[in-house]
Parts: sequence; C-alpha cells; structure tokens
Amino acid sequence: MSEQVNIAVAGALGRMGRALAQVVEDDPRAHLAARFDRPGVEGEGLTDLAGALAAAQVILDFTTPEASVALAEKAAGRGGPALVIGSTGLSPDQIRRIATAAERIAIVRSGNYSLGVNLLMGLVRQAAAALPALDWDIEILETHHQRKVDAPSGTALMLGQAAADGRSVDLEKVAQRGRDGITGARRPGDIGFAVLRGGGVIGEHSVMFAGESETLTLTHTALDRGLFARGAVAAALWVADKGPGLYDMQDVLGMKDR
Ligand SMILES: NC(=O)C1=CN([C@@H]2O[C@H](COP(=O)(O)OP(=O)(O)OC[C@H]3O[C@@H](n4cnc5c(N)ncnc54)[C@H](OP(=O)(O)O)[C@@H]3O)[C@@H](O)[C@H]2O)C=CC1
Ligand SMILES: O=C(O)C1=N[C@H](C(=O)O)C[C@H](O)C1
Repeated sequence: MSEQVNIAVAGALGRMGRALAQVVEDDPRAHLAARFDRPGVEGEGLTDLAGALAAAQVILDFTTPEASVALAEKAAGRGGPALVIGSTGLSPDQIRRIATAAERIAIVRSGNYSLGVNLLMGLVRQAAAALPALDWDIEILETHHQRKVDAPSGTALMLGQAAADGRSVDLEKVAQRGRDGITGARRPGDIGFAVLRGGGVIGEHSVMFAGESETLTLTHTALDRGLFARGAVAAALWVADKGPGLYDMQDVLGMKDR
C-alpha cells in the first residue's frame, strides 16, 4: 500500500467532526493523525492545536468562521499543513483573510462537499443563463436542522452565486435575503433566499425558476451527514500534494474545465 495521508480533524466533538473522524478511520488511504476541539476542551484521544499542526499534512476544519480564519492564519504562518475548510457563515472580510492565507498554503474551501450540490451549481448557472431575468424569477429555499446557527446556508449562497453568474449580475446587488411585512412587489431580477429550520433535517436546497405560466425547480437533498464528510476526505486526499492556492470542491471533482 502506498503511504497514507496524515489527516487531523478540527472541531472533533461537533456533528461534522465526529462524521469526519469516522470517514478518515475507514479510508485506507488516510491516517487519523490528530483530533482537536476548542482550546481547553479535553477528551479521550484529543490533542491540542499545536499537536495537530505538527502531526497533519491536511486538517479538516468544520468549526466556526472565527476558528477557521484563526487556523488558516496559523497554518499559513508556519507554511502548512493544507486545510479543507467547510465552515459556513463567513463574512466577506473572513473570506478575504482565508484567501490571503492561501497565498502561502493550499486551502480547499466550500460550503458544500457533496457531488450533487456541486453538479447542481452548474445546472443552476445554465438555467439562469437560459431563462430571461424579466420573465423568470429565481428563489432559493433551504431547510436545515434546528441547531444550525447561520443563514442562509453556505450552500444556498453558493447556489445564489451560480444563478448570479449565469445572469452575469452581482449577487450582492440582487440578493433579497429577508421579507417581512409590506415588502412591496418583487423587484425584477432579484434572487430571493428563504430559510427553514427544524428537527434533524440534514440539508435540503431548492432553486425555483418561476415564470408566469410555469415553474422549474431543481432540488438537492442530503440524506446523511457522512455525505459531506466523504467529500471532504476526498478533498483532503486531493489537496495533500498541492502547492499554495485557494481551491474549491469543483477543482477537486475536476468540474472546472467542462
Ligand atoms: N461545507 C459542508 O459541506 C458542510 C459544512 N458544515 C458547516 O460546518 C460547520 C460545523 O457544523 P457542525 O459540525 O454541525 O457544528 P458543531 O457545532 O456540531 O461543531 C463545531 C465544533 O467545532 C468546535 N469549535 C469551535 N471553535 C473551535 C476552535 N477554535 N478550534 C477547534 N474547534 C472549535 C465546536 O466547539 P463548541 O461546541 O464548544 O463551540 C464544536 O465542537 C458549520 O459552519 C456548518 O455550517 C456542515 C456540514 C457540511
Ligand atoms: O450546518 C449544516 O448542517 C450544513 N451546512 C452547510 C451549509 O451551510 O450549506 C452544508 C450542509 O447543507 C449542512
């Protein structure tokens, strides 16, 4: 067997952290080199951040925006390891700081590591380009479990970006992220976001193209959290030998050139 890739898991006690560790342990190409959580949190088999930085070729980071930025800057400052970041809810400034860190180390960042969502992004871009904005409204609906803290989801924002790219418009200028009360009629060209939270829903995303006499809806449903973990571990194996740069799951899946 060829050499295994040493992978550490940040946020190891979280929902994704636990799923990620399981997938790494089950993959013969990977070795679970370290698991760590919030500084000061101890637990069986947990190391600290310094131990993880020293042991890992790649760290899987599904934590919080603040933790991901701090980790990216720390890793960049010492020239590694590479990172696979899945945290969502990042501000534009936090996204910029991760991009700056990626000038010194390899970082994969995506709001969704599933194959289906990454394929859906291409379909949404294509549909948005084909359907004239004056006749077709775009609305994005996402549903997640009751414990999710950010909204709209990272995936919903990626799908909104894909729709905006298809229409060659700036998402910031057309995004409609909250409606309540007397909102006035829908502004032509807006891309709307709607958010549901409840129970244990892993993640559902729909993009509706609404015309006057017909609607077209593209939907992705995640059936199990391990889906994202398997995609993230595939990204870790992919990025382990990459040079500095900011990559996404479309790079990992080889979808960029199609
Ligand atoms: N890109 C994708 O495909 C996916 C992305 N996500 C995203 O991943 C993130 C995590 O989701 P989820 O696992 O459900 O959340 P959880 O809250 O269950 O897990 C996050 C974990 O990270 C820990 N943590 C917080 N700060 C640090 C730190 N500085 N260093 C190390 N660990 C830290 C948390 O500790 P504490 O509880 O003490 O705060 C917690 O244990 C979210 O942003 C979510 O949206 C989720 C699924 C898929
Ligand atoms: O918090 C979650 O659970 C999820 N977060 C990601 C997002 O914000 O899009 C991906 C997935 O939908 C699950």
